[in-house]
Amino acid sequence: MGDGAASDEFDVIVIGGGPAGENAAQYAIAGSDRTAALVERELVGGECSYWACMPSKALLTPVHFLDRARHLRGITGTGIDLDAVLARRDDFTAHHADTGQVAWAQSVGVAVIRGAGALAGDRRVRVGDRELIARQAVVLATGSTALIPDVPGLRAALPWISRDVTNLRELPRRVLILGGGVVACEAATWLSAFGAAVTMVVRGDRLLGGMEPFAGERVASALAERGVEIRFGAGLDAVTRTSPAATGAGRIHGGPVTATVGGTVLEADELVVATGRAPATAGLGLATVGLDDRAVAVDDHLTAIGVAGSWLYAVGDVTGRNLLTHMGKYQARVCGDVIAARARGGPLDGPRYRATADHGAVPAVVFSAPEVATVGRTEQAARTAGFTVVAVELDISVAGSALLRDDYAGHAKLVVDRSTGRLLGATFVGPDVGELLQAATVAVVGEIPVEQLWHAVPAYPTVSEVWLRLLEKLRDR
Ligand SMILES: Cc1cc2nc3c(=O)[nH]c(=O)nc-3n(C[C@H](O)[C@H](O)[C@H](O)COP(=O)(O)OP(=O)(O)OC[C@H]3O[C@@H](n4cnc5c(N)ncnc54)[C@H](O)[C@@H]3O)c2cc1C
Ligand SMILES: NC(=O)c1ccc[n+]([C@@H]2O[C@H](COP(=O)([O-])OP(=O)(O)OC[C@H]3O[C@@H](n4cnc5c(N)ncnc54)[C@H](O)[C@@H]3O)[C@@H](O)[C@H]2O)c1
Repeated sequence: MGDGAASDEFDVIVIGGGPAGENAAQYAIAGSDRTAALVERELVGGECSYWACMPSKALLTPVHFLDRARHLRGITGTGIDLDAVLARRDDFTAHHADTGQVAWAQSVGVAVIRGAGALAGDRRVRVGDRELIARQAVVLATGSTALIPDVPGLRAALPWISRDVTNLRELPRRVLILGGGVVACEAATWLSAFGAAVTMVVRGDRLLGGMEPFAGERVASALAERGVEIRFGAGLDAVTRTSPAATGAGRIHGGPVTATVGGTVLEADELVVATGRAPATAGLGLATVGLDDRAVAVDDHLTAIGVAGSWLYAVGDVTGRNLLTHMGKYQARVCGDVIAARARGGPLDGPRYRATADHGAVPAVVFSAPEVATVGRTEQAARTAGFTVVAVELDISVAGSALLRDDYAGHAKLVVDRSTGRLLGATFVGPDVGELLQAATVAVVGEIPVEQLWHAVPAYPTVSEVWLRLLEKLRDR
């Protein structure tokens, strides 16, 4: 317990110590003598640090490096040492110890309270047999949990979820992945690179639905080249498994799995369910403040809608807004600033008090090979939102990309509002394109007309030169 953790009264109580909760607590009391408690039932740092972003990216980085090395003439002798990769991954997850995160919380004046928190009415939080009182605000930051669809035999088969696949300890020889979203695409990338035979069962007709169609198409063909079999338009009808066993995260959970997929019977050594997330609201006491167990709806001040008195807030995955660490942390910064401003009795009329980027300016990177980097609206989403758009797209073929690797292949697209000339969205697919994204995000958030972007000259020879090619194409339209 940190200093003050024994107290039962705080100015701000945050339930859930993931990236969003940590930032909300820190920002809400920064530079003041207000007090904050962070209530965490598992590990301070949350899903992202131990089970999601960090381990998955630690598994993918060697895959990207190996790919590049294999396609850069002059480099020899490269391969994956799986044990070393897993050991490095474990270093990135601090071997599931949160000592460092707890020390950080205490260093910024936030008391850490262990246990499951639940609302117990207006400004009250129950943790075990303790009842805490929040003088000013309660922030819900409990994140989300993996969804397991209702398929006969599926739960009984103890399938892997994202926590298992990121905390891989035993590599299954044959893996079935249910889903075609971000978790499925990233996991298929590292599992196949490590040598597993992977089959993806995708109910739609493409991967990464919701993004520009070329993104999913390019990732699908790259996965197919790695030997991944993708069954589109396929559903999981039933599952059976020999001797399911709760062997622990990342270990094979029993004997072979038999899955019926659209009338075909497939056998695998493990089944990974990657079918989305549900807000972690079970047991959170939302009914005590008149809310149901769905995602906690918030306004742009991150204040819970439907609860009087502006004392209840929510940030991160539990809001169902944008299930990304950087967006949860962004909401948390806004939320913390709002709490601090309300404590001072100050106005909330500056841009820092509204999470406007949640609408139409969300950046995201899928760390598959190739990577997919997106911000803002797709062409389809922009049209649906009522914009008249002009869109340009082309293959990324510039001096910078040719230098990056011998087989560089990529594609880029800009979506522009025809009436204002402002960038509404951008999508890049290719090696390392995640690093191209911030320029597009700045242009979208800054509402910079593309005429003005013409004067943002990309350095030669970098992959950013693709901006020049895209702008040249826009001038012709
Ligand atoms: C495999 C995978 C990879 C991902 N990779 C990325 C990525 O590369 N980049 C990215 O931006 N996003 C990524 N995400 C999404 C990212 O993990 C989430 O958006 C992020 O973790 C949400 O942060 P959060 O603080 O809202 O919730 P969480 O990180 O889920 O933290 C919530 C915390 O609340 C605690 N908690 C829950 N209920 C209670 C309770 N009642 N009492 C006390 N404590 C409670 C939990 O134990 C947890 O520690 C990934 C997700 C997955 C599944
Ligand atoms: N690099 C990153 O930033 C990163 C990486 C991983 C996850 N995440 C975040 O985590 C969240 C969860 O990722 P995810 O991949 O689990 O969700 P997702 O929403 O991206 O994909 C879910 C997939 O499962 C399919 N599906 C849903 N229900 C199904 C059912 N009943 N049967 C068959 N298929 C079904 C969907 O069609 C879709 O293909 C995402 O919102 C994502 O933003 C981010």
